[in-house]
Amino acid sequence: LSGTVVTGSGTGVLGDSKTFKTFSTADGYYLYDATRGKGVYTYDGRNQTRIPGTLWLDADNRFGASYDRAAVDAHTYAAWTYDYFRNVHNRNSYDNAGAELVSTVHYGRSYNNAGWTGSQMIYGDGDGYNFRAFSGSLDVVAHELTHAVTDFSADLIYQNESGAINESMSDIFGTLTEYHFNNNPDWLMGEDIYTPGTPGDALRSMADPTLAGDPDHYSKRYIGTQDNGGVHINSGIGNKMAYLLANGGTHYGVKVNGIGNTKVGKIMYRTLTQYLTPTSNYSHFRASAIRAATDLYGASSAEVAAVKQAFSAVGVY
Ligand SMILES: CCC(=O)Oc1c(C)cccc1C(=O)O
Ligand SMILES: [Ca+2]
Ligand SMILES: [Zn+2]
Repeated sequence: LSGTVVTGSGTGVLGDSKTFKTFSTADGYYLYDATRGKGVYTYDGRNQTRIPGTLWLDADNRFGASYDRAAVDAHTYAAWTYDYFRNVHNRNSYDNAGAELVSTVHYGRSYNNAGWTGSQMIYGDGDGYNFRAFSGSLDVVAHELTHAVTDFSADLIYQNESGAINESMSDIFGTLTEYHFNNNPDWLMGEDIYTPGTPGDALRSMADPTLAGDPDHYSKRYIGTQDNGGVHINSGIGNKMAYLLANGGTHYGVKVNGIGNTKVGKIMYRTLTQYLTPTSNYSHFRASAIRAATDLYGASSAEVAAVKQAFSAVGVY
């Protein structure tokens, strides 16, 4: 593509205005951000399931149509998530070598899912009742991109306990990214796109996983074959741990002294990229997080003590 970097503007899924980098060419304006790594590219799936689809092209660099909204948010939030990993963790895209960030929106027909395919992000439009367009939630976009970071680091196998940790890491960095940009932050996942008609609910709660029927203690873990061995269920154990580690609290009689989001981010990033392996289970997650916190803050630090407390509070030793 030959052209120049310009700034486009448009409306997101929630009706909010935002600006983002686009590429001005003789054909018009592409949703291609040439300022981040090897580029952020947003495609139109045209409600088919062929990916990536068509690189998004707009005539006047104003993305105000309702059909544009999912693309505006996928493009903007992928850029924000790139910035979070770059500026906070010094990681240049998911491969730490500036890999292209590719998203396809309008994937499928009323598709109630989002995902990382192994090489790109895909976002359904939702059916309008259970879900709105999935890219409309920053925590969802950052969740999907964190799957890519995980695949290029610990590469946690996506089943059973390693899969639950994989899922929890995506929820953790989805939430930390939402707080980093102060984007109506909370410890809920997908609240912005879940059941548009019901305010206040979410896909999952990290503060209280039991609200979605997920375990908040290792003794209550799901042992079965559904959901790849409960990867979106047993993620509640790691999510509750992270919530307590950041905010503090007493859980099943165990007191945790909170250390704040920034330190949780540093410990979890080092745990994910230096110590976890494809077959790590929750016990190894505990040992890895203690090692990461020890590297960062010292063996006798309050941070290391808090990590031990947080894992003990969810019954992981
Ligand atoms: C919070 C984002 C999320 O959970 O996305 C998924 C959905 C909505 C369905 C199936 C899988 C995923 C995933 O990315 O794990
Ligand atoms: Ca959230
Ligand atoms: Zn996931």
